[in-house]
Amino acid sequence: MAAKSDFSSIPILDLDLIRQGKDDVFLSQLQNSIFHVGFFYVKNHDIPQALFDKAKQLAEDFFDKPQEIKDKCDKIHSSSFLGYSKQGFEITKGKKDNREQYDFGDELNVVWEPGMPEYMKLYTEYQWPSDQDVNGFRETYLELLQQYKTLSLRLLGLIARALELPENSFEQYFTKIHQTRGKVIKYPAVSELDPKDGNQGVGPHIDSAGLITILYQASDLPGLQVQNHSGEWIDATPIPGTLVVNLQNGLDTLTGGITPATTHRVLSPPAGRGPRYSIPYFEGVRLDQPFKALNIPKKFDYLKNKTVVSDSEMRYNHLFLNDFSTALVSNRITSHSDVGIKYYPELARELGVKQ
Ligand SMILES: O=C(O)CCC(=O)C(=O)O
Ligand SMILES: [Fe+2]
Repeated sequence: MAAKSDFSSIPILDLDLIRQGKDDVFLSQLQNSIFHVGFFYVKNHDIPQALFDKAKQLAEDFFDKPQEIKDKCDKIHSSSFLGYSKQGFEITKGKKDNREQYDFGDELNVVWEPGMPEYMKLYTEYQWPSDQDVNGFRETYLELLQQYKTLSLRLLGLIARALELPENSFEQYFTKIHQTRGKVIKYPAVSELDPKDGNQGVGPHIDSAGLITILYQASDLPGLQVQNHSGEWIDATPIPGTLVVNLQNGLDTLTGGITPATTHRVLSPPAGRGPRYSIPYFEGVRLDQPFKALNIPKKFDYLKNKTVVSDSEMRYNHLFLNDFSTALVSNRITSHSDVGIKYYPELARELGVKQ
């Protein structure tokens, strides 16, 4: 049974309310979403639908290419954990995820040398599909990354206001060099899978790269589910014209649990309706210094220490404030062991990661 205050649907927030000067209405809906759900849909977000349509078309073109073309931009060619990963090469909660994906991020093109911090390896060059293979892929996805970033900063400003903090409160977490990332994912229908692989598109997890995630569900298919605080799975059905926003572990930690990061998963799409595509964006944070928690008004303290049932793996909460860069790299190594073992051998060994 769901607790009385528990959620059974995901709120829909309309950024037009801000445009109309109804900030109070928007902010109170946002408070409800971030205090009690950790997920919300946002509409009138200003990212052109045509850009998403183009990105989806390019995703279909790319994933349909022969394996050797996709392998040219495999993650294994870079220490950044950016690039292509084959189906079954990502592990969540000890099980294979049945999805194929391409991860992209701000191109910082750091040349890593011994003596530099380990996390700087995340900022090295990575491979894109060439324009000969998929014309316009890199340009389109970098444009989308910029659009997502603008929206993300706007939403973080509103989240700060919902916490009764100055609008620019989050800037301290990303003024220096940092990297925002996105990925484009293809989830094959369950009928395409080996029955022994089950129906895990991506296993139960909490996003842990930074502050918030913004997600475009590019197919009209079910699959994304959000775990409420009593442990029930709630469908996040695609709604045309909206994006899904969820809070990451970093935000949860910075607010001392006032804004909990919510567990979610994707089930493989049902047979007969084709694959599901999605394009999430992850707001990253600077990794060069420990984080200071936000100084949130005492009146919100009653929202701390919520009891939340979660099927996700351990959260790295204590590490977010103290040693987030190691937590982040460790998380990547356990998710993508081949890259981890190749570029981070010592840490991979310490973590007991096996190929
Ligand atoms: O594909 C989706 O809808 C969600 C993906 C997701 O949760 C993730 O990659 O962190
Ligand atoms: Fe996620």
